[in-house]
Amino acid sequence: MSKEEQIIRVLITGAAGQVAYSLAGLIACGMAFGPKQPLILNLLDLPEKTGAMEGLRMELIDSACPLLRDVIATSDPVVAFQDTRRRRQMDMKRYDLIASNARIFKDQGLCLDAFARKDCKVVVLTEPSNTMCYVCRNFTANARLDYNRAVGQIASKLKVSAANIRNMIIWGNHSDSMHPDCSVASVVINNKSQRVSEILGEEMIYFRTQLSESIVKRGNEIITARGLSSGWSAAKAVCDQMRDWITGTPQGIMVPMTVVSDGSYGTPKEIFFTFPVEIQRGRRSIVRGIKMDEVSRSKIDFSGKELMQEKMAAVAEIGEGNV
Ligand SMILES: NC(=O)c1ccc[n+]([C@@H]2O[C@H](COP(=O)([O-])OP(=O)(O)OC[C@H]3O[C@@H](n4cnc5c(N)ncnc54)[C@H](O)[C@@H]3O)[C@@H](O)[C@H]2O)c1
Repeated sequence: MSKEEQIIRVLITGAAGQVAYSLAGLIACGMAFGPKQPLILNLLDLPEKTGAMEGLRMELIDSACPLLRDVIATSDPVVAFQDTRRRRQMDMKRYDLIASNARIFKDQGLCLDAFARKDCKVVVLTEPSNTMCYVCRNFTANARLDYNRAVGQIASKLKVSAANIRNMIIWGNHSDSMHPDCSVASVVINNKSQRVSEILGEEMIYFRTQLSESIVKRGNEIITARGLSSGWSAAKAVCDQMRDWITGTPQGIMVPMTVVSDGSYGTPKEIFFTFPVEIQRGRRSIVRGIKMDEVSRSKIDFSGKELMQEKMAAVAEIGEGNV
């Protein structure tokens, strides 16, 4: 029998919410940290949500997931963040949210600083996710859901498996200014990689625009259809993102990640911006040299400006020294 991996602790905040309801089960089944990684789940939500959290805790235990060694449900951040030393955590209108959420994220950042390992990895789903990352630094926002949505739509258009789609790019802020771009995307058919643009020919210009607009609107469309936000696909995206962050990306494969801008592609420095990255041993490197046309250029510039404004709003709320 092979030696068992050391047990890790995974903290989910907003644990009584609908994203957490899907996310907890996916993580317990090994979708984020792999099929051999045993774990303890720490669940955190507000005191008035203790009942709903307890229900989730019971369901998780009733699922008899072999990897799941314990579930702790609490409304006390000190208990929840305590001993997350072995790794990770997840978690209205935009500018209204910045003020209230910046304070919550500052407090949670302080807990992570006090209790978590320095290489603790955090995926933020709560909007405005890029700017909340800025408040806490060692975080990433969720760009993977938009990438997954685009990959799903390209695969559906070309009638291939989503696993065969490569190099879909998401640029910018997680807001209406986001720029999903399939102009360099490719598809592997019979072991041969081909640009989506080659397959679609003249239709590509229309498809690129329509896909981009559709991804930006998709979240609201799902809310209108379900009366709830996209809980399951958001939870799956958090798992995909965390798995790639930990295990790395295969040679030549890029995925979207929200990282601190170093000024690449003419973006403002020191904001959390979504770029195409490659990941090796937990280190995310922005992929260089992607050619962009005027459409991409102006959308990336616009998104960068918006993120600078959000950053200023967050800093005004909690003060530069607290970021
Ligand atoms: N980035 C994306 O693409 C994307 C997609 C779906 C959802 N979201 C966002 O993810 C978040 C979760 O979505 P949901 O549908 O599960 O929402 P939800 O309203 O069902 O759940 C949110 C939970 O967070 C809890 N909460 C609030 N303040 C808290 C605090 N200070 N500490 C701990 N818990 C707290 C609430 O009590 C609630 O149980 C929302 O902000 C939503 O907008 C983002």
